[in-house]
This record gives sequence, C-alpha cells and structure tokens, in this order.
Amino acid sequence: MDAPTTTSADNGTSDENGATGGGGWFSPRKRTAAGRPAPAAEGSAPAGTGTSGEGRITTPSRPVASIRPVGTGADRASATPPRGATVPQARTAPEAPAAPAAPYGATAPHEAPSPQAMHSPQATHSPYGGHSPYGAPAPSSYETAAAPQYEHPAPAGEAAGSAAGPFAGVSDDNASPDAILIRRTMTEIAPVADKVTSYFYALLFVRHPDLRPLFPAAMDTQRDRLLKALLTAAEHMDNTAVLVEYLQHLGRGHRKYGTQPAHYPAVGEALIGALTRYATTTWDEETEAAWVRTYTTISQIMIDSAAENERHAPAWWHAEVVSHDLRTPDIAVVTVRPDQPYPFLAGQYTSLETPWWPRIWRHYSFAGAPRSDGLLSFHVKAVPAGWVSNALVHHARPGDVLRLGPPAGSMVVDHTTDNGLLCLGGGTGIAPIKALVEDVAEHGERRPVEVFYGARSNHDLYDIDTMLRLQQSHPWLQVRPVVDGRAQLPDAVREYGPWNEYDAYLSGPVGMIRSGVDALRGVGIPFERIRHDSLEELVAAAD
Ligand SMILES: NC(=O)C1=CN([C@@H]2O[C@H](COP(=O)(O)OP(=O)(O)OC[C@H]3O[C@@H](n4cnc5c(N)ncnc54)[C@H](O)[C@@H]3O)[C@@H](O)[C@H]2O)C=CC1
Repeated sequence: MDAPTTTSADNGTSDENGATGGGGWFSPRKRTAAGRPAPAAEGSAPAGTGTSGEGRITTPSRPVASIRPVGTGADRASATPPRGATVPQARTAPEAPAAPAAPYGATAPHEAPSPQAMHSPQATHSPYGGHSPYGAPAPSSYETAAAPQYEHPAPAGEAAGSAAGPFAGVSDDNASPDAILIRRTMTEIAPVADKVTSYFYALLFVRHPDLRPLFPAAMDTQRDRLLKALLTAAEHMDNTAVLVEYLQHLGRGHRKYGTQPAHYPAVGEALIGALTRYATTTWDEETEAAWVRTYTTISQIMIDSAAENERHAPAWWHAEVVSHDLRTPDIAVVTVRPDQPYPFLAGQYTSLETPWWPRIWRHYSFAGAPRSDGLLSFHVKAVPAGWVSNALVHHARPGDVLRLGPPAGSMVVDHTTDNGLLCLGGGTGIAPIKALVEDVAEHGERRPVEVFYGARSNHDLYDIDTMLRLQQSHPWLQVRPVVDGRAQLPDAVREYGPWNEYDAYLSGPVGMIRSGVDALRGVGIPFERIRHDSLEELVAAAD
C-alpha cells in the first residue's frame, strides 16, 4: 500500500459550485460548436488549465461541476451518487482491529502532519485469497530494496510474472455507465501515467501552495501513488462493498497526514485538470461528470470515515524508542513505547514516521502479539537508499520519538477454526509470523503451527533463536529454517504436508509471496485460506 493524494484545500474561497471567484478550481475552457470541450493538442495548454510558453502552469478558469464533499455524515444525503451505480453506504466500521471502547478522547492533531497519497489499501479477504483490498494482493509499504515497479499488482493467484493491467479481471459486463466512462479514461492515460501524476501535483501545488508543506520534501515515491489509488477506485467502483472498505481505510489513514474535509475539493480539481489534459481523445462532458460524481462519492466516504474514527482514536501516536538491538549490520529490532494505548491484532502492521524524515511514512509489521506492557517491536532491515529504514537501523536510539499511524491489515489468525497454520516468513517477513505464533499461544488453542523461516544465508536468520525458543515452549509449533541453496523457501513447503487442514500465511519479499502462493495452490490450499499483506504496498516504498 497508495493513490490519490488527498490534500489540498479550497482555502474557503470556493463558491457554491466549487468555483472561486476569479479562476478557482474548475475554469472554463473552450467548447466546440457541438458543445464538447475542445481537446487539447499535445503540448498545448490543457482544457481548463494551461501552460505558458515556458511550460509554467497557469491558473485555470473553467467552472465545471462541483466536487463538494461535505464535512460530516450529516450532510451525506446531499452527495450525488454515481449515475447508474449504487451509492456505497459509508459504514462506520472501526479500524480493522477491534478498537477498545473509546479509550482515547478525540485527539486533535497537535502538529501539522503530511497528507500523502491515498494509499495502503486495507487488507481484506480477497477472492484471490490474498489479504488484499481488492484481491490485488494487498500490501503494506515496507521498505524494500529494488522494488519492482508495476502499476497495479496482479492478484495472488495470477501472480507469477503476470503484470496484470490496471483492469485485469474487470469486465465491462454489468458495469455502470460511470464505471465504463472512467475505465475509458484510465485506459487512455495509462501509457502516460507518470505525466498525469506529475501534472496533478503541479496543479495542486500551484493552485494551493499552502498545501505543499503537508507533503514530503521529496515527492518521488509520492508521485506514483495517486494513479494507483485512482486505478484501484476506478477498477472497483461498482464493487461497492470492497470500495467502501478501501476508502474508509484510506480516510482513517489520512488523519495522520492532517487531511481535512476542505482539502478534498482542491484535490478533485487538480485531478480533473490532469485528466482533462491527458485523456484528450476520450474526455467529454459526460466523462467529466462521471469523474466528478465518482470523486465526490469517494471523498464523502473518506471524510465520513475519518470523522467517525476521530471519535475513538488519535490521528497518530507518539512512540519512544526504548530499545534498539542490532542483530546484523543491517537489521535491527526496534522496540517502542506508545504514548497511549495502541490496540492492534497480531499479524497487522502500522505506518511509521521517523524524526529524521518528516512526512515520510513506511509500513512495518508488529513483531509480536499485543503485550501487557504495551510495548511494540519492529524488525527493520536497512535497504539501499532506504531513508526510513536506514534511519531506524543506523540512527535511532533509545529516547528518540517516532510517530505511528493506526494499525492495518487483516493477516490475522482466524480463531473460529481449528485449522493448523502454515506460515512462510522470508527475511524480516518473519516479524508478523512471530506475532501469529504468540497469538495462537496466548489463545491456548494448541493448533498445529508450522513455520518455514527463509533466509539467504545462515547469517540472515537473525531471529532464529527466538523462533526456536518458542518451539521449545510449544509442542504444537514446528520451526524449519530454510536457507537458500538447493531450493527456495516456497519449494520447501512441497516437501512436507499434507496441508489440507491448514490455513496459510505468507510474509516476506514480493517474489516470495508470489511464488509461495503458487506453491500453496499447488499443494491444494484454496485461495480463501491463503493470507498475506498486499503486494502493492510491499513494492510501494523503495526508498
Ligand atoms: N519488516 C517487516 O515488518 C516486514 C517486512 N516484509 C517484507 O519482507 C521482505 C524482507 O526482505 P529481506 O529480509 O531482504 O528478504 P530476502 O531477500 O533476504 O529473502 C528472504 C527469503 O525470501 C526468499 N525469496 C526472496 N525472493 C524470492 C522469490 N522471488 N521467490 C522465492 N523466494 C524468494 C529468499 O530465498 C529468502 O529465503 C521485504 O520485502 C519487506 O518489505 C514483509 C512483512 C513484514
């Protein structure tokens, strides 16, 4: 897990229709005699927006339909539903882990955090078995070295090498009229995705320079996230249940960036501006109206979700480093004490910001089940050019204060079944697997748990002592280290079994998850019993 960035503000200057007096958000553009917008020629000023001769973005002046999400659920009824689509009802589901009954007061942000991309799909059961927002194997953006760049991860089942296009698995059969128009736009802009995202941010920051400080200083990874979220939302706009869950998660997750309801219209304006510029052959009034309707709905769900979440959880937690254990020259186990109770479930992950790289958030799994002393541990590997990971491994020391976002992810133990757990943990991916083992131990269920712990070399099995100690304490637990050699981690699973009465959990590098899912399917474990964090987020943060 990361997509459209959420922020921007209308600065309170928008009029009823979302247009500002003299060139606010949607500015007029030339129309053809047929009443259709004149397509912008390549390199010329986009309709409604423009560039000067020097390529500088000029203020648009085209009023269009409004994007006016409202601030609370109270006004929800006024939101315009996507034409032909069922209006997703914003549910008030709590954050993935069952949050305790309002242990926190509504916590007002006490500093201006950064909005980042709409990202981090909440992992959910997917039809592909992976715990992913949409079946696209879902993520969490751990820092990864040399992350592969692909627009939209393939569902786990389609894993191996299939660079599933943005709309893989989505057909226009039964699609709503808006969905068809939106997919048409997405198809047109896909080849110029990079330009669209660059232009989007340029528009946003030119029109709303006050929003720039809310984003990370370096926007490299940020830029890619907008389109991903758009693709995801567009792809699933008719799948209301999944879309609503995804957007609610995004809305809650954006609280830590300081995103306010007033920011959404400005983002919508920049979005429409960017699409107008690059979807030149398919863009028309009808398409624009479809995007406005859809974006308005998206915004409303996010705003409502954030407002609901604000009632019982802080936007973020401060967490002081209490220990820093360098296990190898580039792997540290970092333990922190949150400033207030932090409810989560074993197997979940959080987003983490260091004081050295403000507004850069990375995902790390909790390396243990919830503890009575409230401490949280993370396994961090410093990856080449990884800002956050290197800071955590090489600079963080006891006393340093980090920030944590809310917990996320649904790679959690299903306590409604007696099935065994087959766990594959590769490298630092062993962290949430250890948490799952502790969770089973605490529930006293004595279900068989088989852990395959993969590493490149013996030296890289940095947590093997802990895992073997757990094995000694629990007769139902079997830990098998698998060091690269004759076979890789997923291959080892085939040598054991049978696995027909096991649920599978995978955590580690994207390639391992992809081949692991294939291996598990090969030994007869159905998709719905295979869980892992979203691959999209795993590849999202390569810094
Ligand atoms: N730190 C954390 O909390 C978590 C980290 N992760 C992810 O886990 C990964 C850990 O990276 P490293 O420790 O550097 O792992 P690594 O690159 O050293 O690999 C670990 C194991 O995965 C296997 N593997 C790697 N690529 C494979 C492929 N394509 N096919 C089959 N097997 C493969 C290796 O053979 C090895 O056994 C990172 O991508 C990180 O994002 C995942 C969950 C939690």
